[in-house]
Amino acid sequence: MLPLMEEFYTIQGEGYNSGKAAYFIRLGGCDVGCHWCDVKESWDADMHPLTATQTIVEHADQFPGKAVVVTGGEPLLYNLDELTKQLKARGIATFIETSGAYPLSGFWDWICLSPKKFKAPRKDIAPFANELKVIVFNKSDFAWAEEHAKLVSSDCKLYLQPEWSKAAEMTPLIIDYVMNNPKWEISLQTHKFLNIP
Ligand SMILES: C[S@@+](CC[C@H](N)C(=O)[O-])C[C@H]1O[C@@H](n2cnc3c(N)ncnc32)[C@H](O)[C@@H]1O
Ligand SMILES: Nc1nc2[nH]cc(C(=O)O)c2c(=O)[nH]1
Ligand code: SF4
Ligand SMILES: [Mg+2]
Repeated sequence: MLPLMEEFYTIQGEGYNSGKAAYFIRLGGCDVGCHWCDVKESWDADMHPLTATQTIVEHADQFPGKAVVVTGGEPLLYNLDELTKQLKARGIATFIETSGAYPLSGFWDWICLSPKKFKAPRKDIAPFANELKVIVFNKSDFAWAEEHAKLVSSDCKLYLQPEWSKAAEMTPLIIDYVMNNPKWEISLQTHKFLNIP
């Protein structure tokens, strides 16, 4: 059983898999406390109904895009071995969005690690990240991004994503940073421009 806040079929808006159809599974519960978090309604796990893993998997399997993004909240608050085992048994690719603040569980085709200053990631998760996506809220986040880039594998994709409310101010700095440090790429929350979930 997992606390399920919402599930929806949409287009992955962020990072490497941006543009791909995917079924989103948003689990409730997070204590990382990002003051700019765009889903604060997810934080209290008790607000979200415990839902059987098999039910979630059956819902995901109704859609033609055979990829699932498990997000939250912080999905790694929960052991995700059973959920991902069942998804993979049905031929569904498994992607996760995580802050890395809790132990890694589950079987993943793509791990997006988005480290937060408010509760730093566990050091043991970085080598498994396929994508490092750092949210840029202010100038100090570039140094935070470089610190984490040292911890990930050499083939990990590196993204800088403007914090939504500060995008007008930070995007020009990100553009400049990427042009000068081309190992980084820009990730935008494209779903917010497309007006989709
Ligand atoms: C809501 S979080 C849930 C997953 C996990 N707790 C995490 O933070 O990675 C999903 C993604 O949205 C990003 N995000 C959250 N609020 C944002 C905002 N205001 N602007 C830009 N990205 C944001 C997070 O960094 C994360 O990559
Ligand atoms: N379309 C879409 N793409 C996303 N990528 C990461 C999201 C998230 O909230 O984890 C998200 C989301 O909420 N919607
Ligand atoms: S870790 Fe993720 S869900 Fe938790 S507060 Fe930060 S952005 Fe929101
Ligand atoms: Mg989102």
